[in-house]
Amino acid sequence: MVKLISNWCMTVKSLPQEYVFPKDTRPGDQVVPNFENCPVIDLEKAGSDDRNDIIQQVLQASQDCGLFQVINHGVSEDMLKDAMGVVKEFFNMPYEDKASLYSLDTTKSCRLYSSSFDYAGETVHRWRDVLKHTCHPLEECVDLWPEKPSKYRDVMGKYSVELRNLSLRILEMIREGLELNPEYFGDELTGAQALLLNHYPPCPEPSLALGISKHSDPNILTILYQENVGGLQVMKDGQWVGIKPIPNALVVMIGHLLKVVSNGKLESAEHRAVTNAEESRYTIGSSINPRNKDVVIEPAKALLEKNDCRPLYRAFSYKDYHQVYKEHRGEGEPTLEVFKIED
Ligand SMILES: O=C(O)CCC(=O)C(=O)O
Ligand SMILES: [Fe+2]
Repeated sequence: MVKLISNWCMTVKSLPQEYVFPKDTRPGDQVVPNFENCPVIDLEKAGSDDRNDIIQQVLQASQDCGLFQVINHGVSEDMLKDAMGVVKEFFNMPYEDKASLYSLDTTKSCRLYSSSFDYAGETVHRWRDVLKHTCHPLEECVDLWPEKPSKYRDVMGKYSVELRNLSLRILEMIREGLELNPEYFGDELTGAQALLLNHYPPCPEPSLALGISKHSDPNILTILYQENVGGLQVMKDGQWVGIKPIPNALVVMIGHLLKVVSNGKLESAEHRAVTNAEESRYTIGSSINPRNKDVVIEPAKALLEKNDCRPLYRAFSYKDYHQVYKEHRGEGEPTLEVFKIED
């Protein structure tokens, strides 16, 4: 099948074989319940006398679920609407207007592709098209972004700056809660950011397909906007549960690297995205990453000393992590197992 799913999906009535997941990993026909107790944290109070309470909520949610939703987070409704509008406009342009961005070269800092980062190597394709690009520092990346729609650079530039600020605010709460030194989440660990725009076109057989298979995010922190079409599911107590969209809320996910920094105190949610037959689903992910590949990721020493505990993970470079992540094709926990210190 050629390039983007959206180029051909309307012409097929059944799911092409290359998109059919094995029985044990496909969603199947079972109805997945919503995650009723998914923590929803009101960030409005984070600047008041209740700050400590909010910090505890963030830590507790990160510990229990590795994921939570935030409301009153400071990103305006208009900003969310504008960003989602421009993302939909982008994916709905004729292919010729997007063709120059299409690439299988994973080293490109702005590229449009389909499925996962490893289309050629994967055994099953995922039902999604993606535009991924770096976005910080903005002036170093923006010239590589799509020129069409004409508002793209302006709107997504503002969106990425706001999402970066929000990510750093949340990381600051985590830092305070874990009692790490004030510089801990400095440029080394958080100096890079990428936007991932996901498009999941209507799928002829959603029970056999996945938009994204089970994984944990290979980063420090992700903030995802999923508007009003559900599809994100998280593994909770051995079961898949759905993250029901809340108007204007954002989903925060703890990445693998933050799990290691916290010496396993914070969880990194294993999640996936399912598709549906009726309508396209669009999501916007903002990912906070270390600035360079040589940075050392390890359990924070201050945390180990304070709690008088041994490190659960050995120190590794971000580069080594990426290598292992690729070898495991993005699978969730097996990636981190490689860096675990045995008892
Ligand atoms: O679109 C979604 O619901 C999930 C996206 C995601 O997990 C990712 O891009 O890493
Ligand atoms: Fe993810």
